[in-house]
Amino acid sequence: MFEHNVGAESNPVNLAEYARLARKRAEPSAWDFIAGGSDDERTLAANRAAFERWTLRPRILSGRDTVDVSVPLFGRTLASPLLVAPIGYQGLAHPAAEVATVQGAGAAHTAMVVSTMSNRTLEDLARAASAPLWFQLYCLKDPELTLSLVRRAESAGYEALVITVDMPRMGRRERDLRNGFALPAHLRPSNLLMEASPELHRSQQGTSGVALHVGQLFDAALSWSTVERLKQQTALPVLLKGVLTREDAQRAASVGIDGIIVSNHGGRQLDGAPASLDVLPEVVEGAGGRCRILLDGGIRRGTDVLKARALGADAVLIGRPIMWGLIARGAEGVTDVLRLLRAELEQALALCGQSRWTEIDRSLVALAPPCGGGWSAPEEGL
Ligand SMILES: Cc1cc2nc3c(=O)[nH]c(=O)nc-3n(C[C@H](O)[C@H](O)[C@H](O)COP(=O)(O)O)c2cc1C
Ligand SMILES: CCCCCCC(=O)C(=O)O
Repeated sequence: MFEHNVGAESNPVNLAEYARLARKRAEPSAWDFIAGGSDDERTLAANRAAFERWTLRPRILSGRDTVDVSVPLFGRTLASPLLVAPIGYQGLAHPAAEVATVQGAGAAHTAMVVSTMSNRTLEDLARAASAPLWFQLYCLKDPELTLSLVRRAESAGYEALVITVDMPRMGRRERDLRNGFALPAHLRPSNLLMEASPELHRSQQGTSGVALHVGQLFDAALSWSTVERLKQQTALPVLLKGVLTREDAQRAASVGIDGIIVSNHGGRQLDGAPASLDVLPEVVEGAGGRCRILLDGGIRRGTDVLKARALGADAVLIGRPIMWGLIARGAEGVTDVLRLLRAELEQALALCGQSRWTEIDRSLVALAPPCGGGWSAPEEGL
């Protein structure tokens, strides 16, 4: 394993170094909440392992000396195929919470998906934004409350609605159970105007306050009919986050869903679910060109982004590394993580003899034994 830790304290040069720095600075139970997965964390590990199984097939003497990673998506051109994934409760990572992330993403010209469970209101975040924002929706037991979130996101200028469909209930996150993890009293789910439930803030070993809150609040009977109704109720492009099979991709496309995010929630929900990269080709096939396809889970290097593109992703979302940047350095850290990843992507694209993100195809990758090295921060629980 290649260790490249020099300078990590002062000036991280890659995401693994950000992970190490963040781990040192974070409050331990908050770190476990962010880093952890469910059960045995097999799916969490599988997300990384899947990228290591692919190699790149560089073409030589291309004669190209420019790179263009912009990507047209839902009526606008994004500066890069990187988006900030929805992450709840970012107040655990930094006092400025999602405001810092929005500012950091804006400085890197990167679109961000704001979670229903943000610690700042979606309106405050829209005011702080200088890059496109999408809104991630958790469907709640109360359909009126759910719809009111959609209306607020529309009024505030959010450009797409991402409905997360893989959490009708919360995965068993054993780190949180061990820690008796609960949301600190000063942090609130700010988009929900009602009083937060006391359980969310009650720390008790063997329980997770966050999981109890999900049980009280989320629609455990979430179904296609809810998604279809929401699609009819909004003019925003609608994406489903958490699709992992050909069959569900087919169905999503047939009911007019605009985009699919191939995701296992960063290994935090069903342990034993496949790595998102492994099922990307079948989801692409199921969608049959009718939906745009995005992917998240385990992206830590520019070359990972390229592999996802070669296997059919139009764009990718970055989860935990954004939190590492936020913990380590606030808004500047978020910007730096996104700049590092984009610089790696552009470098890899050029070294593969390619110049445009949109022109990359399946011929760029081959299944092969890992070419050595590998992700250098597995001990961070990622
Ligand atoms: C601390 C944390 C909170 C998350 N909160 C949300 C959320 O509120 N909504 C959502 O759809 N996904 C949420 N996710 C899942 C991410 O959006 C994303 O699917 C996952 O982190 C991607 O994997 P990666 O962390 O390996 O990049 C969360 C993930 C983490 C680590
Ligand atoms: C009470 C809501 C908890 C949602 C937490 C955010 C999330 O999705 C996660 O994976 O954690």
